[in-house]
Amino acid sequence: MKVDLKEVYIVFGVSGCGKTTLGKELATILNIPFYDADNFHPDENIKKMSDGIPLDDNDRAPWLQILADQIIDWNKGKGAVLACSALKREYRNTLQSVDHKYIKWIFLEASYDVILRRLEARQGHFFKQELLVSQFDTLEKPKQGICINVEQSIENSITQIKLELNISQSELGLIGLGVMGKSLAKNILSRGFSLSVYNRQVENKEVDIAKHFVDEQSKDVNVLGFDDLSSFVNSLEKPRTIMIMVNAGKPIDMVIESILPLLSKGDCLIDGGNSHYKKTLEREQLVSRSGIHFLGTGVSGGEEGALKGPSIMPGGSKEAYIRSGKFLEAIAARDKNNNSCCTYVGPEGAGHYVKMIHNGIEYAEMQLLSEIYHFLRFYGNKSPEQISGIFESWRTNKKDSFLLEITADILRKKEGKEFLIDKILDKAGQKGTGGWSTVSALEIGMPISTISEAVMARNLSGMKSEREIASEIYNLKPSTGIDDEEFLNTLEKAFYATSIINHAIGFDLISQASQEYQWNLNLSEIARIWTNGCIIRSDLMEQISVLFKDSDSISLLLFPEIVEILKTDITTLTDIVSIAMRSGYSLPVMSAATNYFLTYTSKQSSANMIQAQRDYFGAHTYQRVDAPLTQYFHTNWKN
Ligand SMILES: NC(=O)C1=CN([C@@H]2O[C@H](COP(=O)(O)OP(=O)(O)OC[C@H]3O[C@@H](n4cnc5c(N)ncnc54)[C@H](OP(=O)(O)O)[C@@H]3O)[C@@H](O)[C@H]2O)C=CC1
Ligand SMILES: O=C(CO)[C@H](O)[C@H](O)COP(=O)(O)O
Repeated sequence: MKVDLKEVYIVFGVSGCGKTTLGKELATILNIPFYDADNFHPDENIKKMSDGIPLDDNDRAPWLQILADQIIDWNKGKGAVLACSALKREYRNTLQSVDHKYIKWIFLEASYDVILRRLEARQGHFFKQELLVSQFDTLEKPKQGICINVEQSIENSITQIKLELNISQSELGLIGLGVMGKSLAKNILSRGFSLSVYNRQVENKEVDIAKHFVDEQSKDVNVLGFDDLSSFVNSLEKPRTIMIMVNAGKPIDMVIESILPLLSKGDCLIDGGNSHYKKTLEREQLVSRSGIHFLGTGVSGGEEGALKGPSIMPGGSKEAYIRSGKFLEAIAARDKNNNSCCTYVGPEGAGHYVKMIHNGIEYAEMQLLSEIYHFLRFYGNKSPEQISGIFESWRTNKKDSFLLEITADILRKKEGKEFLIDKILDKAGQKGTGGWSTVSALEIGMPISTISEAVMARNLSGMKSEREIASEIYNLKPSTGIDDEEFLNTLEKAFYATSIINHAIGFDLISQASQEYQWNLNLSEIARIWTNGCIIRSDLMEQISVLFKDSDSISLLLFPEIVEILKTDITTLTDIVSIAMRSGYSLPVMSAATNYFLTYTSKQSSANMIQAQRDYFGAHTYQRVDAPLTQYFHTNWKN
């Protein structure tokens, strides 16, 4: 059987030259074991040394032979880094026990004075100079191998070793091996990139995560694992590209703070978490002061998407994207024309903004499906399995979406004889992006009724114990009703109408933010990168990306193709909402969509009364329908 032979690196030089420190660092970066030659002395030598008797060459011979045998084993195993003084040529000849090409000699060179100063400083007292003199007397400087001047930093020494030995460095680094990080790392490796991964160590809880990850990967991938940030950084090709997949908020700031001093000008950090777009701008400004690029990047697709190809929304400087975007484009999902579902979104926090609205749309789509499930379950008296069947039929009716697919799946899942959905507490969690979308809409004065209503529905669901008390007190009895084919057709159309309105709301907000922040966002491209890989991928998204290609200066609701659908189907939505309300069921997102649409399409709204009221109590003035809009009026309402 052919054995895959590995290199053994021997770091040598006089006492105090830094063999152990440099050797350990090199071993960490190469992800191979480190050995200290002093740990291989035979018992007789150990005894002599502990009795203070110096070793002679006769004593050293068996020790060097033990090391030579070890080197043969390491060469056949994982390779190794050995720190050994190896001062004489003769000693080195003994250690050369395998083919020359597998032993890399790294000599640490220093003057007598430098080592003396180091040893004195290390020991905190005067060092026995005779010992050092004898080391320098014995030393026969090598004629071959690498020579490292120990007065330079460890980082520079490592760089020199890598360059001279042609040790390849990873093309990409990834920090954070949680749910998303692990899957993205596997994705990156599956595309043939070399990768270094880092995960923090949390004592007694999270240890050796990166090393375990490396051990779990197949041998043919090029991956190195680190729990030391500096070694991780040193293992990367310059200029470095580092993707950070840690929790949004404090953790990302902590990572940036600790990595920044280790980076060099021109390196690029990619924050792939769900960070707030305003914080992204601040972080970009902070790191750019050190000449570091920053890409605030939305990643969508959950664990599976990250593994197989997510939708990726990078924002930041164009220069940063030109440097590092190629990695993101390579690992992203593909659209139906085989183009990457990753595109440069825009400057500053534009990438994270777009991801935030993606999640806002996601919140409303999830709530929409949840309220329809609930309505069918209790008003329609249907089993989860029957509802799953209904959703499956909608999927084949050009209304397919990832969320519809997984909802149909969820409804079939059983635990024993019971449906798992019935066992899940009706209290929704959230990490913030839906709420942030709502805040952004408020800040720029946009209506995002479906999205904010979905956030409120989650908030209301969280008031579980109060809801239980209120339900006892009011004791309302929601009724059951008909669920014939016509009803189900109506519900399907109402579902689709709501989904269209929700998407229109989301894209309108993106469009408005683009103007507000001068980001020049391309709605068609955004829709295109959402056609695959992400959580809101759907048949509708495919259609939206085509529609916005013609024009993205009008709302989705004004495209003739959409008008044709909603003109007829809006009545299905109003019917369903009114049936539900009359029967005692809430449909937060469907009713928000109805209200939005009816207001959006009405020439005459109720806001004339609001203006009159404002003027009445606060002299806020109003404009008139029969006067130029530049004129404002105030009335003394009491007389
Ligand atoms: N899960 C999902 O479906 C999606 C998540 N996202 C976003 O991606 C990011 C990561 O999410 P996910 O992988 O799910 O999260 P996980 O909780 O699974 O993983 C978080 C990772 O961050 C690390 N971490 C946490 N705090 C720190 C810190 N202070 N310093 C260094 N590392 C830290 C964790 O390390 P340790 O293991 O030591 O705790 C872990 O590796 C988040 O911003 C999330 O919102 C985006 C799209 C989808
Ligand atoms: O970004 C995501 C999907 O696109 C994440 O799964 C996110 O966690 C979802 O948001 P929340 O946890 O608030 O429901």
